[in-house]
Amino acid sequence: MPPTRARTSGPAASPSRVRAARRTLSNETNRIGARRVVRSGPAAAQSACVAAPSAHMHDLFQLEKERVQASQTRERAERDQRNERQRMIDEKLLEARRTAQENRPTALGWRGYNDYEVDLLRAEHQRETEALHAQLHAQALEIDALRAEAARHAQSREEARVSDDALRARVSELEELLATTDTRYAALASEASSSAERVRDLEARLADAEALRRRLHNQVQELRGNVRVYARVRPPRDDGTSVELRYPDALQLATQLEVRAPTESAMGAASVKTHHFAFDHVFPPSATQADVFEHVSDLLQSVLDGYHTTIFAYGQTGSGKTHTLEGGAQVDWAVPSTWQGDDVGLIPRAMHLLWAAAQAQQVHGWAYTFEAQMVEVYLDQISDLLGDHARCDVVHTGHHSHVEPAEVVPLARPEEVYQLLARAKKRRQVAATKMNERSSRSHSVFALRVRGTRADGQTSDATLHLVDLAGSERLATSGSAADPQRLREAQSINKSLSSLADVMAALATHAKHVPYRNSALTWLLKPCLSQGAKTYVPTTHYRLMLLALSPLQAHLGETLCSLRFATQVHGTHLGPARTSRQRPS
Ligand SMILES: Nc1ncnc2c1ncn2[C@@H]1O[C@H](COP(=O)(O)OP(=O)(O)OP(=O)(O)O)[C@@H](O)[C@H]1O
Repeated sequence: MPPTRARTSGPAASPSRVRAARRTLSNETNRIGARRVVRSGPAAAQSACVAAPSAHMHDLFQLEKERVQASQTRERAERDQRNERQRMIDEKLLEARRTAQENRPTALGWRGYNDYEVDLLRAEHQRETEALHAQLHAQALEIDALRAEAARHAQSREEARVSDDALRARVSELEELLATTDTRYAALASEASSSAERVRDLEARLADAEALRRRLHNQVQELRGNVRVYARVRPPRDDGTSVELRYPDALQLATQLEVRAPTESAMGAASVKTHHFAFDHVFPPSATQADVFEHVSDLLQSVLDGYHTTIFAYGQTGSGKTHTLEGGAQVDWAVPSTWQGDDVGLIPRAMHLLWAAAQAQQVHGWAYTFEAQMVEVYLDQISDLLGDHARCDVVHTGHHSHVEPAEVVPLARPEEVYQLLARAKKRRQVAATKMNERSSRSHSVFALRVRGTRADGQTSDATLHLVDLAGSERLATSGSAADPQRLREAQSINKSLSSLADVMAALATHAKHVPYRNSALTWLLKPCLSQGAKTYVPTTHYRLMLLALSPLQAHLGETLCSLRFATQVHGTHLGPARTSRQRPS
């Protein structure tokens, strides 16, 4: 029995161990039996099955022994294989070392090359790294800039919001204001409509008043006589004794002048005779340029109203005609700084006055243009003082006279008249005489044509003539007789002045024939002198003679002649004044 055998075959074993040994044994038996059958065939197998138990055990040991041996053999073979593999690996290792030893120089070369490559790669890597850093830095900056921009935008948005709020507030304020304004506007509109009514009424009254003013102005001029005479005595100079001149009504009307002149009776007795003269105004030597202008300015206003106005300066050489008309010794038209002084005469003052009056008339709807001509009459020949035309002719058209082809200069500003005076002065024939070293040897005529138009179709067209007559003189005292040229000049001047006197006399006596053609001067001044002649449309002509007088004893004879001529002129009545203003038909 297997359990007994187990107990007897060795030290006492645990039941579990016995069961395991039996199983092992059974398995081994089956295995060995199977081998034997395979090795010995069916007969051997049969005998094995029937073998005794001891033999069997022996076989088992034998089998076990074989098995162990086989296993050892197997392990040995495996060990050998391993050793063989180890040996082969060692050989290969040896071989590889040998090869590596042989290839060492090449490897070293490769290593150098590789190091070089590595360096290149490192450098490139470095560059790339730096480029990336730079890019990174740039992007960082860009980000910063964008952030700043975003911050700015945010701030602007905030500001815009604030300003938007303010604007909204302002809009609502304005809306309120608009509403108030609308209400006020409605009130004002109704007020305006009643005001417009009042304005129309006032305008009508103003127009009536303006017409009345003109009518009255004209009547005043009429009452004063349409050939007015102002006498002006210039201050005495150091170079001679003065005649005794008296001004009896100087503090009242200032119209009288008395000349106390020594005389001899038929019996040879010396005495002093007082000559009395009366004119529209007498200016003593103390009178200034402004005083004279003040008395002339009302006539000048008439030019804008369409009244032709002529101012003659008459008197002997050196008596102050040019001084009164253009200006005194302080004034030099080539030097602008002298243009504004007190010494400035009538022509520039008249230009400024008319200009200002024309501006003032704009409220009545008038617009005026100014153009000037300046000519001289020298040796009975008319020549241009503003251009190069030495020989000019007078052309009478309607109630105007033109000198052709003398230059006509439009004036855009009153100051432009200074340049004209400077131009004219250069051209004037000036020669030295004993009496006045600046004595002018020709008559000069400054003509300012003033044309006005009004929106309603009214027009006005009048000319202001300012005539500086050459000085009358006695041939014996002036020294002209010794010089043929001077003699011709003096004769021509005296002839033209006596022609002027003849024309005045003919007009005063209403003579049928008025000798205008006797001299170029009277022919030129015909429209200024004549009144109501059949060949003319009668228009207003205001004439003023400025009689310049020298107070010197040496000039007494000339002074008395001039005073008598002026008296004759003063008595001349040339008929009523009429305006050239035309109303639209
Ligand atoms: N009222 C005055 N006050 C001061 N000086 C005057 C006055 N009148 C004339 N004179 C001076 O007398 C001089 C002669 O005057 P002006 O040249 O005006 O005379 P005139 O009459 O024009 O002479 P002519 O006929 O020869 O041209 C000038 O030096 C001028 O300045």
